[in-house]
Amino acid sequence: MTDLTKQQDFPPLKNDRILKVIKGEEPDKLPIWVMRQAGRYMPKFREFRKLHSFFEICQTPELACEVTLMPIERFDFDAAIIFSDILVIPQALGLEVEMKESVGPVIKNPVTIENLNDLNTEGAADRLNYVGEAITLTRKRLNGKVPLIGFAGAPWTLMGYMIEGGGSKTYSKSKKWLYAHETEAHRLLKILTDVIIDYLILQVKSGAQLLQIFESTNRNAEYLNEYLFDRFCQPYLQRIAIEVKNKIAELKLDVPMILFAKGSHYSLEKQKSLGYDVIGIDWTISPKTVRQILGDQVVQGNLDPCALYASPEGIRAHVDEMIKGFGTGNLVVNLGHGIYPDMSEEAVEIFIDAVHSVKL
Ligand SMILES: Cc1c2[nH]c(c1CCC(=O)O)Cc1[nH]c(c(CCC(=O)O)c1C)Cc1[nH]c(c(CCC(=O)O)c1C)Cc1[nH]c(c(C)c1CCC(=O)O)C2
Repeated sequence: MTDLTKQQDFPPLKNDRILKVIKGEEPDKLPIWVMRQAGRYMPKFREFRKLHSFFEICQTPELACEVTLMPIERFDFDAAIIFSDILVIPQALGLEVEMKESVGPVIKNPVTIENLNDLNTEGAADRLNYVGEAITLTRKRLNGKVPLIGFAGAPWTLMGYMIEGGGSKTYSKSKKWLYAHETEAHRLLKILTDVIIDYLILQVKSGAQLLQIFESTNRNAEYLNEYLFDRFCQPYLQRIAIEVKNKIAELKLDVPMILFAKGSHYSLEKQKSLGYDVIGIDWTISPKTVRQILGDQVVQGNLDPCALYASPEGIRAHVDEMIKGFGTGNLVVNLGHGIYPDMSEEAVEIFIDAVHSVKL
């Protein structure tokens, strides 16, 4: 498909605040974007969803582009994130995923020990070309306004959904593999890692200017622990960082990588050693503690998504408190997880203004 000439054809970037922070340079203002920024808290998105199903939007570059641009046109965000879902990889491997209203994703044919060999691994990343097309189109339409983030789910997170058949309260089915079927667990994690690497490179070649890896099945620390993280997350996350970065270097591009491993405070120090440029932080750890562990590592986060329910003065106070803890250097501001669907657009405006008003 695409080659690196695509990256050179795009309009020059006007807002490079995030990329500056990652390079260790000082931006004019603190950069901010929000996970799930193109989503149901926007009335315009809700109207759009009445006309199109979730995966129809993901699979139609023109529609995915339109939704990606919605929050960029409405708010003063410093990055766009391509509209898609982490579950497009399981789809490309042959699983049937449906997005059910007020339930979330449901997989009709979850992976079992018995059907593991049936996964359609051959050419899986090629079946995600439509995401590459959406990225190229969006990068053109953005016209250099802000950088475009591409993303993928991490191997363990995808494995969790693929075995559970959707979200889960305990993740006990997928964790069973980690204790009772270790060989098969590693086989599935390797299959996923191979596809994720190819898929991220496809996104880079198509025009993604940053990449984020979502390791968020362990959204509560209780799902995994250090023992399981070391065996079933760390090696695969590390391989992704190394191989994708090597390829990016070969392409003579500079595309930083963000790791967001939600609920994994116990592994923050290890995360720092995996080769990612930015470590995403959820809201359950204080910025001051993060700095004690990670020093001047570039971090992203970590306002509690619920802090946006506070009054305008409250939101500003929480932002100030967070930034006091992190310091103004080496910081990309975000929420500590995705924004909630019932959030008001006014709260988002105040959040952004509070961050952009910080004196550097
Ligand atoms: C676990 C996970 C998924 N998807 C994703 C994750 C990792 C981050 C996290 O932990 O939240 C990542 C994701 N999902 C979506 C994006 C788009 C980009 C963005 O704006 O951040 C991204 C980056 C769109 C989406 N993905 C989903 C929506 C809402 C569904 C809709 O519009 O009907 C959006 C905008 C649905 C989705 N998709 C997924 C779930 C569990 C749900 C249901 C929960 C919910 O409804 O909010 C799987």
